[in-house]
Amino acid sequence: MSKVTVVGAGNVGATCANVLAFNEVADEVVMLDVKEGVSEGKAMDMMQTAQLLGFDITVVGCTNDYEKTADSDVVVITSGIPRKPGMTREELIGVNAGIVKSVAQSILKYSPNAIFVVISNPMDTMTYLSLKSLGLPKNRIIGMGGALDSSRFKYFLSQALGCNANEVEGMVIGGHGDTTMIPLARLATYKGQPVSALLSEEKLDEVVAATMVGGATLTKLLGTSAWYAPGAAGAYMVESIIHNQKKMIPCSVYLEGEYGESDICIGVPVILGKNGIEKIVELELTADEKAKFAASAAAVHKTNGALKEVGAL
Ligand SMILES: NC(=O)c1ccc[n+]([C@@H]2O[C@H](COP(=O)([O-])OP(=O)(O)OC[C@H]3O[C@@H](n4cnc5c(N)ncnc54)[C@H](O)[C@@H]3O)[C@@H](O)[C@H]2O)c1
Ligand SMILES: O=C(O)C[C@H](O)C(=O)O
Repeated sequence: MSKVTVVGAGNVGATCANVLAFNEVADEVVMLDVKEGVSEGKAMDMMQTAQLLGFDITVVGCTNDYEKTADSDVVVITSGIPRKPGMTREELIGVNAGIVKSVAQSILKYSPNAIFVVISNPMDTMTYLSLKSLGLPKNRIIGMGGALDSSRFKYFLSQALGCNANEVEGMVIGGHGDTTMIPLARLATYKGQPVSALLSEEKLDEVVAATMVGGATLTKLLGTSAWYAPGAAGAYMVESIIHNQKKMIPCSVYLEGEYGESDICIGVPVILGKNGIEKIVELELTADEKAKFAASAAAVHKTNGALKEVGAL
């Protein structure tokens, strides 16, 4: 029996639960929210698609009842407020730090062995806060950003190349922020061919820029932040953990010297399997990429510093 809990049954959490159910990733998916009845209603709605979509797992909803989350293998944290157009993710720290910390602590009481996937923003800092406040080994606290940003990168590359996004490879590392993420254009390929040989430098720069502000662009269009790809990206990570797929996915993880950084959670490629982070993969970066990574890490450190100011650490 495998069990996954998703905390926060809003746009991202409900989408994540829905993808987990549709793909039958776990035997049971629990959604928990503070809003009375919302998780229960969404769970019932999803269960009424089971016959139509042909899945055979159980989705349960509950209002703040942590007992129902007991013995989860993986817990996805999406609780918190999303940004509005014109805001940065970092501006959410004051509200979201308190929510994420209390949710993570309540979850741990009932699921002492769970692996945590943190989605709430500012995600790198919320991942760091979860790690520091729970005191768990670093392989069990994983932030979702790179899976989404890399999928957006592949989407924009496929648009520029006029090809199928499934045939493009590419990865985004660094912080999950409008100015901190680093799409690794040098390593991106289309069917094994470097995209740098297929697109002009100018076009490639445009793709990189569009990827970096991908979340802000959608927030402007939607009036709140995106959810389909974020929810699917969370489910993609959970699947690699629950099914021990050992996929290489850029995730926000605690570094202790890797990439020249310490005491920080930031996006780097990792192997995700049944133990959570099975391995941190150290890419050979160019001097320019190293400089961008160092600048990204400095910005994330600065946001982490605000955790003290808001009384979360
Ligand atoms: N890391 C990423 O790539 C990524 C992508 C998209 C969104 N996000 C972030 O995810 C978060 C959720 O976004 P959303 O669009 O789903 O927002 P939303 O408002 O649709 O949903 C958030 C839900 O959290 C619930 N909630 C609030 N406090 C809670 C608590 N203490 N316990 C349980 N539930 C609680 C709310 O009731 C709400 O239903 C935001 O912080 C957003 O910025 C991150
Ligand atoms: O853009 C946001 O604020 C939400 C999320 O981080 C995203 O990238 O979609």
